[in-house]
Amino acid sequence: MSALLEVDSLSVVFGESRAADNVSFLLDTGESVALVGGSGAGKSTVARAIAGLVSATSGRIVFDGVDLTTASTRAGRTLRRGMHLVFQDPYASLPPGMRVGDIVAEPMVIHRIGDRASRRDAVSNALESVRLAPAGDYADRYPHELSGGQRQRVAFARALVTRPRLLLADEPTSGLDASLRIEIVDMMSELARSQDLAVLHITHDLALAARSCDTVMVMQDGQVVEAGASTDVLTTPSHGYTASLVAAATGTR
Ligand SMILES: Nc1ncnc2c1ncn2[C@@H]1O[C@H](COP(=O)(O)OP(=O)(O)OP(=O)(O)O)[C@@H](O)[C@H]1O
Repeated sequence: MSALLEVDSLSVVFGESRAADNVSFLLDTGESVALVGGSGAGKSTVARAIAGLVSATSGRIVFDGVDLTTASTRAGRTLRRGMHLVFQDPYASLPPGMRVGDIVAEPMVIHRIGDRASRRDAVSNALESVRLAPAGDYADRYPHELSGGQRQRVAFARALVTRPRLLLADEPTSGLDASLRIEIVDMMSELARSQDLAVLHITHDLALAARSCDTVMVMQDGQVVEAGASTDVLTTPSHGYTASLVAAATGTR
């Protein structure tokens, strides 16, 4: 059987810059893959191309058996309802004037999914799946009444409410302190298993990536320079750039 997501020789060129250069990987349901690298490596560009926010210059992005780079706009939009992007900044991504329950329900409203009662149930389930429980304690609050970690959990609940099959999480833990970062990535790997989700986790932090994901891909200058099982990449990096990330992550530099 083919993988849920197949990225095959994806390149994204902006003017003179090859932001993503011949990137290939597979991601299946229940799996978490991390895309790790420094600033400007091209990580967000890969996620944005999958989400349809930037166009692929060449290559294929096959989701659920359909190549999104050649599908019609309408078919692409429908298929992309099966994926959701969580951005890095929970302060900026949650509308401050809306209550948590309405924020989480919004994707269902936008896509005209369900009626009032089924949306309320879906919001409760989504909040409880990210351990904001009981949901009734959180649904009526405003974002400023929550901690940073709770706000990021709301962003995940919002992403999960339409039951996507693929979660693209772009630096979801930046701005959070170390213990909260660990809490959020542990929650992501748990969600991947319990909700039958495929997760692409984008991060600068190799140690965090290895903790949360089965597979790690290291990007530099638009290219994947190393990919493998997280423990192998951490213990026996084969590329010099990965070795420098490992040294930074383990404090051995
Ligand atoms: N819309 C755009 N137009 C022009 N250049 C862009 C655009 N988006 C990204 N780039 C360039 O593509 C390269 C890769 O950027 P990208 O944001 O994908 O990197 P990143 O690895 O996610 O970095 P960061 O960790 O800092 O977010 C950078 O040189 C960036 O300036």
